[in-house]
Amino acid sequence: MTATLIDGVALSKQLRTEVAQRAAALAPKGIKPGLAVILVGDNPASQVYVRNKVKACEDVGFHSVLEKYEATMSEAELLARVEALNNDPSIHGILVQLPLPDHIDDHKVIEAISPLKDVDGFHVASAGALMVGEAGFKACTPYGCMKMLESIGMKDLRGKHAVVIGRSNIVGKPMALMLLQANATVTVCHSGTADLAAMTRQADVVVAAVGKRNVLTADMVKSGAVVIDVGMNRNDEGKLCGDVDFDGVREVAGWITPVPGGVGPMTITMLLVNTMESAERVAAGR
Ligand SMILES: Nc1nc(=O)c2c([nH]1)NC[C@@H]1CN(c3ccc(C(=O)N[C@@H](CCC(=O)O)C(=O)O)cc3)C=[N+]21
Repeated sequence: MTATLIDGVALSKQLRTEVAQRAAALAPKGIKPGLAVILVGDNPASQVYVRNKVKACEDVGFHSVLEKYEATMSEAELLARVEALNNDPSIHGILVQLPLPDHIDDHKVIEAISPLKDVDGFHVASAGALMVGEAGFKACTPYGCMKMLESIGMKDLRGKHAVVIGRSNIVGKPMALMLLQANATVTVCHSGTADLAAMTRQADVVVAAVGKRNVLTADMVKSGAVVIDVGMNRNDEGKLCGDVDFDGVREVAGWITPVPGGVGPMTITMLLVNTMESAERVAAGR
């Protein structure tokens, strides 16, 4: 068996077309969805991601602002910028690119973002809303993974066992909660799991979100399972690769997401979707 690819670029294209239509529909009301991205320091990977996000905004007709600051910027200055954007009516979403320089407390900065503009879904209020099943911004990467499942007819996961590898606040934990909300039976595995392969072999859906190559190999996957690869690593040749041994696992799985071209583009797409929803809320006077 060879797995079918879940194409994050193609699905993104479809979803971004819908976002562009929704943005155009707000134009007569004089509202243009606006995203502000703050980048502190000169991490080369961050520069690329941030440029991609700004480009994605332009493509769907959003207003976007990129604020770049020196790595020496103080925490107080950054907090002041966040506060200014919280009060800027042309901005519906604020993203502070992580990681931040060591002298700045990420947590403090994220909590300073208004939950009404927290399009990353990282604020405790957003995380708490997900926890209790209330409305709030969903973290973009796991939200994108859910859209990928939906695209292959797996919106409802009743009777399915989903295994998440990784327990980060930005992917693993919100992923587990979204899968649970979709009625899956969920297992969360991590560095303290005794027998990872025994867990993943039972899975109908596996989400690998560790940040390490070859965390999931063919012998760990049930025939026909759906495999979602959130990893972003570089191999020995410097090529982008995920957490999954793609060539091996694709011979066993039913569906698999590639890296690049899978979860990455979907993350940016869901950032646009969240910003769109934020602008629609303002337009509706909610
Ligand atoms: N506040 C915050 N929010 C984030 O969402 C956030 C962040 N900080 N810091 C960094 C990570 C990383 N991230 C990516 C998004 C898309 C791709 C993406 O589109 N990747 C392409 C390939 C890009 C390439 O070729 O390098 C792909 O997978 O096909 C990658 C990485 C968002 N992040």
